[in-house]
Amino acid sequence: MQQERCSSSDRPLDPGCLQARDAERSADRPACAPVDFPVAVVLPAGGSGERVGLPTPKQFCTIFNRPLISYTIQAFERLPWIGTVVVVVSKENHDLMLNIVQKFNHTKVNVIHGGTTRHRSIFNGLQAFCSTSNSLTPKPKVVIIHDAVRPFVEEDLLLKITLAAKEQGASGAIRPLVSTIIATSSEGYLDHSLERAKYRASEMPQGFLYDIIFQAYQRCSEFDFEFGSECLHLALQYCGVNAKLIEGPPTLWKVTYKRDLAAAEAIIKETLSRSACIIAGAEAEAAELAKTLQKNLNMMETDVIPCAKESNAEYLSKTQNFIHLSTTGSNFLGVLEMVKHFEDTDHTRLYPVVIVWVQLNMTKQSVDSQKTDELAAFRSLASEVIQGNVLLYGIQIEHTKVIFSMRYHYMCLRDLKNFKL
Ligand SMILES: Nc1ccn([C@@H]2O[C@H](COP(=O)(O)OP(=O)(O)OP(=O)(O)O)[C@@H](O)[C@H]2O)c(=O)n1
Ligand SMILES: O=P(O)(O)OC[C@@H](O)[C@@H](O)[C@@H](O)CO
Repeated sequence: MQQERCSSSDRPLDPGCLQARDAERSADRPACAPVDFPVAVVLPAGGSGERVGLPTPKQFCTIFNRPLISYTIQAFERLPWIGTVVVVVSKENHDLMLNIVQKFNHTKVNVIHGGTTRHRSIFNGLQAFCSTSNSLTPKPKVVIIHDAVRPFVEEDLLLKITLAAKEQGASGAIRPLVSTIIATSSEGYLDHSLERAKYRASEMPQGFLYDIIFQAYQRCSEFDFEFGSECLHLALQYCGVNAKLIEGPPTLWKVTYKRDLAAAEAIIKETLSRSACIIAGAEAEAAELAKTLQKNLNMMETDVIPCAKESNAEYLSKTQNFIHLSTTGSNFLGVLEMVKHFEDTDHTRLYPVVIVWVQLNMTKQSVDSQKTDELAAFRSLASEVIQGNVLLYGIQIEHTKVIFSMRYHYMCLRDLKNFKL
């Protein structure tokens, strides 16, 4: 079977950073100005997330077994021009954060303690670059400040924010207002409303020349620390620097309420399900089924890449979803080879891998009892690989009709009952 090249648009876009799409855009537009100066990040994550109403602070709530903050960190870590990411957490969450850093191999992260308010946490984060004793966090030219609970941030916007901060001293992402802003009287009546078209919602990321925002925090009042919520205001008020405002995409929103966690999960799931790789052996039946699958899956707007060899590392790195087709008599050695590849390449560290093994039984006889031991072996493999974040499903296709082999399907599903993929 002719292998088709994987284009970057086939690649599952890592949630929080539409990197591949940006790469494609930048491929056909003049290369954006290089970031030839040090850039660091401060992620305030020291809050308790009361408005979500869960015992776990929202930044540590998991989506597909991975804390929300890990998606945000990765959206920055994956960019080569980003240096240190200072994550600011409360003292009681320090060890939890260190475990997340270790489990998800966040190599650029430096964890420090936050304060009682967001501004205090951000200032603590900025001070991490000053302590001469800590060479791990050299002082940057530009610092990006971004709420840890805003996991969807694209490289395109980060570049614009960073370059604008370098030129203007400060920059911030904005979004159109959805509701009109009104002022209330002390008796709780309408005092006046603002002309919505003249106003924008201030979002994150925001960028600053490090010296500007550090100086602003050194000069700001206790009232700012206690009740303020806008870093751009501090730069203007205390350093006379007027931030450049840059409109960002709708995905910039902050996870604030429980519904926002569900929305974030839906976006991550949709992004992860956007592509799949079909691996069909040389048999004609398998190749035929691959073609049918490709036609149908494409109708679901899923990019499908037919591959000839399950050991083709180039394809195995391009998606998280695999359909492995094999005919009667063949065992699932090919699946074992894929699982070993994923273990060796740490491919499941950040996102689960889904493998659907489809066995075509082309003989006229239905599956005989000897298959029972194969089913048992498959089931124990499914139970084993789930520990490594690989979700294994099996489907049997008998002769001319496609039926789910409930035993395969049931056994795998039973072992994967905790997953929502
Ligand atoms: N003392 C604080 C308070 C908030 N934050 C962080 O600032 C970001 C935006 O704040 P917000 O959405 O208000 O988070 P919480 O304060 O946790 O939410 P809530 O007000 O519902 O408790 C979050 O990443 C939060 O962890 C922080 O670092 N330190
Ligand atoms: O006020 P909260 O702590 O909920 O969230 C902080 C937001 O206000 C802030 O992220 C943006 O408005 C940009 O400053």
